[in-house]
Amino acid sequence: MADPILELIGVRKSYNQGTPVETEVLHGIDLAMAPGEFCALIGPSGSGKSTLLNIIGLLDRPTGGKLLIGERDTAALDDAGLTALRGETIGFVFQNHHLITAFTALENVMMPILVGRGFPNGEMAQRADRLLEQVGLAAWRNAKVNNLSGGQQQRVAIARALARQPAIVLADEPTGNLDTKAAESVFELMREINRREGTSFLIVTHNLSLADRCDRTIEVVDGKILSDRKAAA
Ligand SMILES: Nc1ncnc2c1ncn2[C@@H]1O[C@H](COP(=O)(O)OP(=O)(O)OP(=O)(O)O)[C@@H](O)[C@H]1O
Repeated sequence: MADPILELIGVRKSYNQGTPVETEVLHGIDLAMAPGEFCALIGPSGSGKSTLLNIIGLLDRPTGGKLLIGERDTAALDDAGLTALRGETIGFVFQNHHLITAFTALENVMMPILVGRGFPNGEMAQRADRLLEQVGLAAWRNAKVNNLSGGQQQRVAIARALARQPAIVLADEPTGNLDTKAAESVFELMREINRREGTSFLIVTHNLSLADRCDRTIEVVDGKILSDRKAAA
């Protein structure tokens, strides 16, 4: 494998650590992802997929084991360091898009660019416009997000996730609330971005036919990786 973009070594997660009712939900996860991989994360409800995604996304810390992003051991970082690393390397897409519905599509996509301060002022709107074009929503740039369809809202969320050129996009059931046609088109959009830009994706899904079309399918059951299969080339 090329140098991994992320690596988990024996990652564990307990809730209420140190209390009489401590529950461990991840029991030692070993996982590495290479640049450009397009992976599905599947498993029954409650198996630990979202917990794992939150740890990889630096939204939550493991209670055991190691998480490396690139070659950096994230345990050495304080909260500000984690926030900075998250902003530079990771984009998120959630089932319920988490967009600011009173803002326009363009404003939503510009948000992480503004927070990141990585682009000169004049280039921010240009970059956001380019991203909206990429997701097929150029004509909707000034539309308020709550006037868009569910599929269009997920496209805005994908554009927003890409705003700071992340190495990886973590998507938690991005097609879960969409009808079959919109789900297909959102999935194809992520695939296309992966192929064109080389952005890695890790997609939590209950849709096994979509998972079958990923390069790799990681199955989590009861807080452990039960199987990790690559698609035939
Ligand atoms: N903040 C928390 N405190 C205590 N337990 C939690 C917390 N978050 C999750 N859990 C527990 O951890 C386990 C794994 O939950 P998680 O949401 O990661 O599963 P999942 O595979 O994503 O499920 P789903 O497919 O339903 O979204 C569950 O038993 C859940 O109740």
